Amino acid sequence: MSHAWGYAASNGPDKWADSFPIANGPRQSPIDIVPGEASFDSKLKPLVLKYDPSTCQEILNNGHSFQVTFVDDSDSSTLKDGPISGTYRLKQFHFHWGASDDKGSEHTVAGTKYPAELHLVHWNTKYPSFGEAASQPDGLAVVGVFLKIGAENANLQKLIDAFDSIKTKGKQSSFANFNPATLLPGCLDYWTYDGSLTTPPLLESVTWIVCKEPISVSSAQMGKFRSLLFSAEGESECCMVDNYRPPQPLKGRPVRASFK
Ligand SMILES: CCc1cc2c(cc1OS(N)(=O)=O)CC[C@@H]1[C@@H]2CC[C@]2(C)[C@@H](O)CC[C@@H]12
Ligand SMILES: [Zn+2]
Repeated sequence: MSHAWGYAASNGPDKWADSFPIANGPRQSPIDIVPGEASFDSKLKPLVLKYDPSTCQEILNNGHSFQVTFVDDSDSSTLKDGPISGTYRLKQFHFHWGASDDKGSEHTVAGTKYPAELHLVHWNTKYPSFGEAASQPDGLAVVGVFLKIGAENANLQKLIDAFDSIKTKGKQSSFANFNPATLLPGCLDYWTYDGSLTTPPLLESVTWIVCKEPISVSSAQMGKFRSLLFSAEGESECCMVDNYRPPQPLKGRPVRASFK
């Protein structure tokens, strides 16, 4: 790819295979989740998420999304049980969203797109670091949460209130004492399957854990997401919208459900 990857026609998902051939690999993400084809697995445990707000560090615009990063030098904020074994540490969370409320999620449910999707990213502490874990087949576990248009979400508003300081690519600001647990739905029923990063380098190192129940976001709040920019300060402005990869072929992978 002659220029950096992105989401435009010239460098978007249909072009990623040019520089990242794994884009056509056997365990790519996201996927369309078809509830009737998922198999209930009674051996799947409930998710155990333990988040310490004091590990929240900063919020930044990385040019593809905005992300909130956490101090991950101890087991203060972790994911355990569910479909995984061992302890995975929270590293960051970020979102994907559309240019309008009718699209934006990466995973879809029986073809239904949500306006946005939250990814809570955790790495397996059997490996020495996040970067090392990201190259291992059991290295990462991402909890996906759908956003559905409804009531204003006061917890998302805390993120939105920081957007003025991270409008353009590369901007970051300190962001303290945010509890990511406030972004989880009340019910933690989930689907799980083996997949990949949904952006280049598309590494096939992610155990995906997608929550069945969405959280709410207001249409006005989604409008604020769309006020962020892909572009850096001084560049011609390009609104940060449609930063989602469409569903990829399942290629025979099982999708399991933690619920009947
Ligand atoms: C799973 C969340 C995640 C991690 C990473 C990316 C993208 C990610 O979002 S997603 N949507 O969950 O797949 C793209 C950059 C990747 C990073 C994992 C770690 C790296 C591969 C670094 O080693 C170098 C580039 C990094
Ligand atoms: Zn993501």
